[in-house]
Amino acid sequence: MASFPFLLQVHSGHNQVELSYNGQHLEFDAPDHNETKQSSGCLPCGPSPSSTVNRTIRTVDILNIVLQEQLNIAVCVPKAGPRSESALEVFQFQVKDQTQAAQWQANVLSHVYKDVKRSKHFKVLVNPFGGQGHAKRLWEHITEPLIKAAGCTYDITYTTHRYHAKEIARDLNILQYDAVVCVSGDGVVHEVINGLMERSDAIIAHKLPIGAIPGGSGNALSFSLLGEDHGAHVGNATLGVIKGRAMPVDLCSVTQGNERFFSFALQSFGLIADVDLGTEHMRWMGEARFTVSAVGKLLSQATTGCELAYIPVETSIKRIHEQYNEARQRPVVWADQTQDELDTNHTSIIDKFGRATDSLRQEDGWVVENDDYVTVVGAKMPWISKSTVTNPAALPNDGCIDLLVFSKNMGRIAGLAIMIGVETGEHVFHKDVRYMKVKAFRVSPKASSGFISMDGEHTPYQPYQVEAHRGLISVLSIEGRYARSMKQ
Ligand SMILES: Nc1ncnc2c1ncn2[C@@H]1O[C@H](COP(=O)(O)OP(=O)(O)OP(=O)(O)O)[C@@H](O)[C@H]1O
Repeated sequence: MASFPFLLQVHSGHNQVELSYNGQHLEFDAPDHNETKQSSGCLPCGPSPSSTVNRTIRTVDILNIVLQEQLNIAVCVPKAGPRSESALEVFQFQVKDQTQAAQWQANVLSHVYKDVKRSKHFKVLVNPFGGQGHAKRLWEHITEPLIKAAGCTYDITYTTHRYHAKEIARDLNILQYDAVVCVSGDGVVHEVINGLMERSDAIIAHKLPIGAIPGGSGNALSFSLLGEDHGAHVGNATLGVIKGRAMPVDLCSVTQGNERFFSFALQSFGLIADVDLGTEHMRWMGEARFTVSAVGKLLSQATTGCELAYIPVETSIKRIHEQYNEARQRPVVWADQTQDELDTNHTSIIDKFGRATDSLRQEDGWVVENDDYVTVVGAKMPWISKSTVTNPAALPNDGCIDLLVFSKNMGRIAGLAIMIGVETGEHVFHKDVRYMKVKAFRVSPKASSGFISMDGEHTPYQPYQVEAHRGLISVLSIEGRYARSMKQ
């Protein structure tokens, strides 16, 4: 292997340009097209601008280098600021020596994709009705061009009805694909996971990574991967799918009556479920529907009664915060470097703590309470939507569920302070909030009707029990961890 920097002399119009790749960045001087009002890249012909600008492109942003008659370098250009989108830019150069150029291309690409599979093949699912109905446009204008430019291929299906994504995942020829990419909200991801887990070959199928492109209202997975500023950025999310590796993520099994299904993000009861599911008529508002509804509910001091049982792992928020910081210091472990419980000794997933219909076994260490609550939220993801960091200490694969409990006695002022805290995750330090790491929990509602939400999906209003299973699914991620959701 040649040593850094990898250098190549090329031309852009009449200008000689040196391409220099040092393992971290690709650098070159590009004609300043602002001067000639040309839109993008180094165009091969036309009047060359007299001045140049230095372009420095991070390794992660290089999608592909194609050598035909010219050298085309496709880049996902990050845009500054929370509002702007990353976008595709292709730089074109004329090469003097095809052999040298081919060697340079091979050297750079083998480094750019040294840990990540190149030219992935995706099953893409687009929910045209997710969120405010923009998923199709986002796919066509942002994701598809980036995926094509990166040399990836795909089969696409636009979902036509509820459970369509689940049906597809159940029947998918999984060996054909490197990942299922959902251009949707969390509901479609939930369906895909449940479809994969229902298969007779779930022991293999559960390993198929999921890619998340934010096309829904909440987009918990995308915000948790990319953080507050970038969670809604379709370009960044697409880069994560192209350049991401499979990060192991715990999966929760949920039992309810005779049913058993899986939840990857959150299980909510009380206010958060009401806000999620009781605001369908406000869908036109986008994410604002959650805030508007939550403020109304807090002001009316609505509570919901249930028996809440949980098996605690850690109940001190101070200790949980310390453990969160410790976990972030540890090196990332990818799915192909670790074993999950299906790999080791099982052919099926066994719920160690029983089902929602079983009596609680004392030896499991259950703590049981009976009360009225504002909300009870179990989660494996820190964000549930933009500016809503309900469970900020949630980690992808610590084997625990983060349980958030708002007590009934918080007044309106405390309620609003907590609500403001939820925007950044600071609410967990409020005295009226309890936050725990648990192995399992059970909610048995007292009323006969209300909302229970599993990953944003409507679930019967009956007792449910949730248990975490370590690293059972995987999600494409560049960082290999969720975005930082708690301050140090
Ligand atoms: N063509 C369709 N018509 C009606 N419903 C659909 C269609 N395609 C998918 N669905 C259903 O839409 C529901 C919500 O989808 P999705 O999660 O993509 O969006 P969202 O609810 O707006 O976002 P989020 O879950 O992040 O809040 C899912 O239950 C899915 O089954």
